[in-house]
Amino acid sequence: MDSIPAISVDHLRVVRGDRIVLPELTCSVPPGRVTGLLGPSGSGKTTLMRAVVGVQRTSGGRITVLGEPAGSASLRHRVAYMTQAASVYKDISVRENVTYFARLVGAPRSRTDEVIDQVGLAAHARQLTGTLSGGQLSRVSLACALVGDPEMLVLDEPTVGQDPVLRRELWTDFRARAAAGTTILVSSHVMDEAARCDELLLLREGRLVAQDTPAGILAATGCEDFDAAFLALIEADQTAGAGA
Ligand SMILES: Nc1ncnc2c1ncn2[C@@H]1O[C@H](COP(=O)(O)OP(=O)(O)OP(=O)(O)O)[C@@H](O)[C@H]1O
Repeated sequence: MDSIPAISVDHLRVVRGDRIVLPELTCSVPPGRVTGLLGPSGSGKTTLMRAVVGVQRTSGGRITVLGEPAGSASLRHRVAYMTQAASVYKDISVRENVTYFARLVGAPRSRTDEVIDQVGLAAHARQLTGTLSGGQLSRVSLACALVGDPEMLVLDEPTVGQDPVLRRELWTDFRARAAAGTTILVSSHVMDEAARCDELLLLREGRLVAQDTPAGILAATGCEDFDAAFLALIEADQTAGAGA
């Protein structure tokens, strides 16, 4: 990688409860690219994202984000985080939620309707957020993350529960943002989304199993699709672990 990473994770250790979730993770995320974070359920994707945005207590190692230690106050407006559970107010309208977040990050009011439109909720702008469907609710969260046009987007399964047309539109938007210089770290369980990333990080049990381009992953495994490629990588890692 010839540019300075947007995210550098160096020997990161995270313990949650009595579980060592990330034993000693080292990886990096390039700037202005879409990096997909993949791995079996419970492999530590959300934990890593939480550490990147500075809301996860860590017990070793270091994370640098846009040149600053993760969680620095100076990163607050530069990095937006969309969690899996929609973190929006249910008792106000969609537009009021997005306007509130716009105000927090100093975004112009005009951006509110633009991002509501981008996430496909224009027809629901005045609807009470608590009456939306699950997929619509998570799009409100996404709109709140997008409204400040941050330098970095950390998105935890942003397309879960969305229909194929919307997923395609959201990915077109992510690609356009990356082309304009935004760094995107996005987790997903949908394997066809892996192909839309520039770079992939595959985790298993809190360890990095592979980091490569989508084409590199397919070439390395000799597989034709990502489902098969990831299964092959996970199984090879499991076998290597069992033999160690
Ligand atoms: N508060 C907690 N206390 C103890 N263990 C936790 C806590 N939160 C998460 N864990 C454990 O940490 C591990 C990693 O969880 P994490 O949510 O990071 O996984 P994930 O890869 O994002 O999973 P998924 O794909 O299902 O969202 C899991 O084994 C989970 O049970």
